[in-house]
Amino acid sequence: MLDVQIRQRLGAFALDIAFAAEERGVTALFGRSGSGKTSVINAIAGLTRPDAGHIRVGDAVFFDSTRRIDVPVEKRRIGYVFQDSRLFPHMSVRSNLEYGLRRVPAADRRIAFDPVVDLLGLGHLLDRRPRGLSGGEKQRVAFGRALLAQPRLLLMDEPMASLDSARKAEIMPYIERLRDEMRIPIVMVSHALDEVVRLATTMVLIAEGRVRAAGPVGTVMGRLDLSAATGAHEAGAVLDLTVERHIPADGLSVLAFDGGHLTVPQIDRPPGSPVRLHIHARDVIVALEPPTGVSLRNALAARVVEVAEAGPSSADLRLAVGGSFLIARITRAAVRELSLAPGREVVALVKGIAFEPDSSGSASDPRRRVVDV
Ligand SMILES: Nc1ncnc2c1ncn2[C@@H]1O[C@H](COP(=O)(O)OP(=O)(O)OP(=O)(O)O)[C@@H](O)[C@H]1O
Repeated sequence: MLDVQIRQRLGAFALDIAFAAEERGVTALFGRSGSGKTSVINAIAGLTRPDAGHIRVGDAVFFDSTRRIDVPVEKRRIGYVFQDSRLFPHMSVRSNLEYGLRRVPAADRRIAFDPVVDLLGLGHLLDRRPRGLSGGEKQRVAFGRALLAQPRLLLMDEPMASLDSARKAEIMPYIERLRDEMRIPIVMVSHALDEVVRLATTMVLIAEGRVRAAGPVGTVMGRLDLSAATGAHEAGAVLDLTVERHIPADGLSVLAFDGGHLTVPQIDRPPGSPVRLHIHARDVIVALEPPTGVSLRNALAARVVEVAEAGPSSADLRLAVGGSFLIARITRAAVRELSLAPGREVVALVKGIAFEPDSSGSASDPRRRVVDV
């Protein structure tokens, strides 16, 4: 378990943070600029010292004010990747990577050079100098250098903020591989919702130095009261599904989750693979009966759980679909006319599904595309 509970005064700013997250996967600290995200990871890294609280990763206690424990930075064994890669310019990629490795006694090296080079696709870059590398390549080297220092925990502060959308699409699959193939907890700071939706296991929403919500991404994103904090125009739920089968003749794939099935344009992943979809509230409508004679393919049995105002004429519905949630943004007039209230059984119709380019990198357009299915 990653267990962080800290209070810290930074000039006029008060940080008062508490969250716990699974060690497995990526914990994303998400929030507006100035909300306190970097201050939290600086405290985890040991770069600053909280006034009170504790910071634990599994069995390791980095900080505990009541027990007077404050492990110095270099003893915490934390890898830190910054927005700019901060490579040594006079050293080759190989030497930059070896720098991480050399700082750890041979007996303590669990993560070896070659697998990291393979994982991050760095083989053809080893003899180059950082100056000639693209932003995405530099970041991959920075991930490698951090990993080879055998960290107990990897911290990433906006690792994609200096990359354009094409470079960002290129590097996300590598972060996914890091997440899925290395057993190292990752804490990532981000203010980009698409990154969080794509990469995070646990989402910690921070506002004004405090945690507004923390939990699995689908749970946090499915809460109506947080849509303003996550960016109202992007309100929408996150579903975790599995590829069930492909229908090549129609160019479609069928995805399954605990609330039923969704049909989407064919995706390039084998049956059984996990897929996460961000389904925007404005792409979901509701009907009282299963519709006939419409082109929409995705209709799911749902129950209204919550109704909340979303604007002068609009409302958000939180819909339970199996054990998952969808959000639908509809007009307040429709809420009234269809008597939509908690408990009401409805059919959720998904008009479009926002895809991030898949991890095979096969999507030609690196930006999110919405497809009608
Ligand atoms: N040492 C310090 N002294 C005074 N104020 C500080 C100090 N460190 C941070 N702050 C203030 O604390 C607030 C939170 O800063 P922090 O960098 O943690 O936010 P952030 O969420 O990471 O923002 P961004 O996304 O812009 O990097 C800011 O208002 C910042 O000015």
